[in-house]
Amino acid sequence: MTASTTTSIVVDNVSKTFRYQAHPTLKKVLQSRLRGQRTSETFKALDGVSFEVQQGESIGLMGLNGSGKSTLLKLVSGVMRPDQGQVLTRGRISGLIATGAGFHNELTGRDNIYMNAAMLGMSKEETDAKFDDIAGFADVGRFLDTPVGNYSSGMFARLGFSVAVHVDCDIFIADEVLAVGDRPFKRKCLKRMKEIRESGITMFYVSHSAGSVKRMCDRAIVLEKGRVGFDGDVEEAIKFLHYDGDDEEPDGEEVEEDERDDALASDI
Ligand SMILES: Nc1ncnc2c1ncn2[C@@H]1O[C@H](COP(=O)(O)OP(=O)(O)OP(=O)(O)O)[C@@H](O)[C@H]1O
Repeated sequence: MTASTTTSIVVDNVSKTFRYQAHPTLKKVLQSRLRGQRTSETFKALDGVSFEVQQGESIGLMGLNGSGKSTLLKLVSGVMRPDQGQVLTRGRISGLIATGAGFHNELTGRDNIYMNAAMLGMSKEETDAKFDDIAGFADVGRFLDTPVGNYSSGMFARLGFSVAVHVDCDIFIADEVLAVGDRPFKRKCLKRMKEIRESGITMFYVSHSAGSVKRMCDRAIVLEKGRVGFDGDVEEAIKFLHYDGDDEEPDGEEVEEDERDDALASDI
């Protein structure tokens, strides 16, 4: 692969294998060991994945549950290494990989903002300067000085997302940001992500919502059992996934959720 000066992310023939314990109990593990049998099995979560992203592109990462999306984001963000292949990124990466990742339950929201910002590469001075904006965006009110162990899952997400969107970055990664958070906060997140996209930052966005990927992204990559099943036009990706027809939806609830996201996305 040849990376030019405008290349933001290179994923070159990347694979990631996880190891599972084959037996549920220690007794069975020991019995298998004594018999010389295998006590663990392996599972390939990513298998020979390759693609390039140019600076400023907004990529929707789609695929069924367990297809490898979060694993791929972890490799791109550097929190995990591939077993095979390489991942190259240009510039500072920010984003929300998993809600509450890197948060310390016993520390207050205020302290966690500083801790999380530092993990994303922000200096104390930078965080001081942006603190009011971060706290304002998270809008957790008087809970700011409460240990985050007492937060609801939505409040956790607000704090993490708020820090992530205030980091000056070149690549922004968002995994299921709309899964938690109430409607006003989702709207605020989508609006902020639209600003991030328009400012020329590369965006990597995982979502099951066809509506928000359509509005947020100019290209989509679909993972299928750890491999790239489709890479290209968003509408085509949605057709590839059969997310385009109501009659394909498994039940009414899912359609409603998608329609809500569509309505939210069209609000911004
Ligand atoms: N740390 C881990 N150890 C073992 N297996 C893992 C680990 N992380 C992920 N997996 C497995 O790898 C596969 C891909 O998981 P991943 O979370 O990347 O999928 P996903 O596409 O993000 O799914 P979802 O849409 O449900 O969030 C799954 O079968 C999962 O069980």
